[in-house]
Amino acid sequence: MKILLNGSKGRMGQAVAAAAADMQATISAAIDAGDDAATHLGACDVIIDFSSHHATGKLLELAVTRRKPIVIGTTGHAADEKARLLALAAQVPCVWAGNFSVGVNLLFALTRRATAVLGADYDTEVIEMHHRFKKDAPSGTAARLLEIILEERKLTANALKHGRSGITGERQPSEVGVHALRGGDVVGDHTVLFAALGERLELTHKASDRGIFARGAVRAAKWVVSQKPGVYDMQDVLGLK
Ligand SMILES: NC(=O)C1=CN([C@@H]2O[C@H](COP(=O)(O)OP(=O)(O)OC[C@H]3O[C@@H](n4cnc5c(N)ncnc54)[C@H](OP(=O)(O)O)[C@@H]3O)[C@@H](O)[C@H]2O)C=CC1
Ligand SMILES: O=C(O)C1=N[C@H](C(=O)O)C[C@H](O)C1
Repeated sequence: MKILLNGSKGRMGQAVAAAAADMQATISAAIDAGDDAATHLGACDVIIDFSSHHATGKLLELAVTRRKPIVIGTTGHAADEKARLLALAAQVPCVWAGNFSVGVNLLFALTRRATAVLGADYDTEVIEMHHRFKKDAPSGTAARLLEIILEERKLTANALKHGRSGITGERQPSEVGVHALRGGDVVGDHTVLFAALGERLELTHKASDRGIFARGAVRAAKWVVSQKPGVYDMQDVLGLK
């Protein structure tokens, strides 16, 4: 399998190149900002993107025009931007995932179950921590965890409380707190906290090596090349649905 890798010089780009070498896949083109993806598309079977949210639209337009499957790991898209991009992505086989690790995809399922069982009696907060170089907040993984919690609780994005400051008043049961910590070289920690009077449940995932995301992305690329057009996530790839 031949991969066009966008964002190749970045932390994830380098991890994907290493994973591909271990997984019998070839990087046919390694590109970054300023390179023209169009000139390299003919030689690839699939595109993998870990770059910047600015890059996703152009890359997806090329994928659709040239009918190339694509794996998108880039995060940080605004909600309206993502809605527009998803319509484009649906025209080709596309795996779009804010996190490619097996453990986090299990965390998604556990969060759905815990939210359904515990409900509004348990104050729910999402806490994430990443390295000092990360450009977007909250993380794509936290955004997906929040989507799951809002879906299960039948709440809208108005329920989200990003950090707290000042005289906030007592916490309301409908609030879902979001806290993004940044520092050092933390690869990616996510906790979903459910707190009631008398007990507290915390679901935590800690990534310590970007290889888990990179191997997941290459696995997704191998899977997506034989799929029909449509937007899939890592749960589809892992057969968790
Ligand atoms: N889904 C998942 O499992 C994971 C997702 N991510 C996400 O992947 C993305 C990249 O993360 P990371 O590798 O740490 O970031 P880096 O900043 O280390 O790397 C990003 C790379 O993309 C390049 N780039 C920037 N803009 C463009 C553009 N317009 N076109 C092509 N290339 C561009 C950068 O080049 P330059 O430095 O010259 O700007 C750099 O080489 C982030 O959105 C992050 O959240 C990260 C880990 C796991
Ligand atoms: O930027 C990162 O590093 C990471 N980004 C992804 C995210 O935003 O959720 C996944 C992982 O946590 C690492």
